Amino acid sequence: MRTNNTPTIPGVTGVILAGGLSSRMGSNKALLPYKGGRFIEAIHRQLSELFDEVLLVTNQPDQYAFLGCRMVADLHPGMGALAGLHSGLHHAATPHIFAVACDMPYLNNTLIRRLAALRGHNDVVIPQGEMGVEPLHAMYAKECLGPMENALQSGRRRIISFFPEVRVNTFSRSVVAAIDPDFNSFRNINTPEEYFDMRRNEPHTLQSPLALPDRQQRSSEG
Ligand SMILES: Nc1nc2c(ncn2[C@@H]2O[C@H](COP(=O)(O)OP(=O)(O)OP(=O)(O)O)[C@@H](O)[C@H]2O)c(=O)[nH]1
Repeated sequence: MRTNNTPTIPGVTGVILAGGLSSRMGSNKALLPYKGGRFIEAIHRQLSELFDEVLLVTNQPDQYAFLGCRMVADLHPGMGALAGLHSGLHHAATPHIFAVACDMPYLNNTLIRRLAALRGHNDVVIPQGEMGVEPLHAMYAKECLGPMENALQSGRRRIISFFPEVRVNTFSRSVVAAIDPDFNSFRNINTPEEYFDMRRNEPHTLQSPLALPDRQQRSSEG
């Protein structure tokens, strides 16, 4: 549900990828407690402030029913995040999507709006972080569907593998740094150590009571 009156970004669907295995975390990282709910709830809430529709790409919809958003499955199961992006783009009702991972709790609305402003003449608008480009925090146009499909059909799983076939606008590191100086937007939580570090450094984000999705969830957590 939206909590402010700032206009949404027209023609763009927010897409959250939640089809990974969370093997490094050892349990579904999208459901980790955060800000009185779950990681994925915080991400969903933030994208809902920016886009009229938020789409979840998952192969386990029963785990996310509490979010109340549209869910779609991978069209190329087992092919990783590129398959998640492809399915989100395929199912979106808008010409563009803005895609993020399910483990990035520090999204920055200003940065996302600045990326979206460049979508007009580009098929991909992607920011550069400290480690290079960030394909799981980027805008994609429907024009990417064919090249993504080709990549998946030929067994290429790296997201950037289709970039040579489309128009890519890279948002430079220095421009990103002016908006998000610590590059927190791209910080994700992959391991129990990273999660407990986060809890140690930000106890306030975990103080409010957990909004558990359902009874089954509660009993499975002991
Ligand atoms: N829809 C979909 N999303 C995926 C798939 N593989 C990874 N993702 C998502 O892509 C994002 C980044 O993936 P990773 O950080 O590697 O997540 P993961 O695969 O769950 O974690 P590890 O098993 O520890 O590598 C996360 O939001 C994942 O949920 C997939 O096959 N389909």
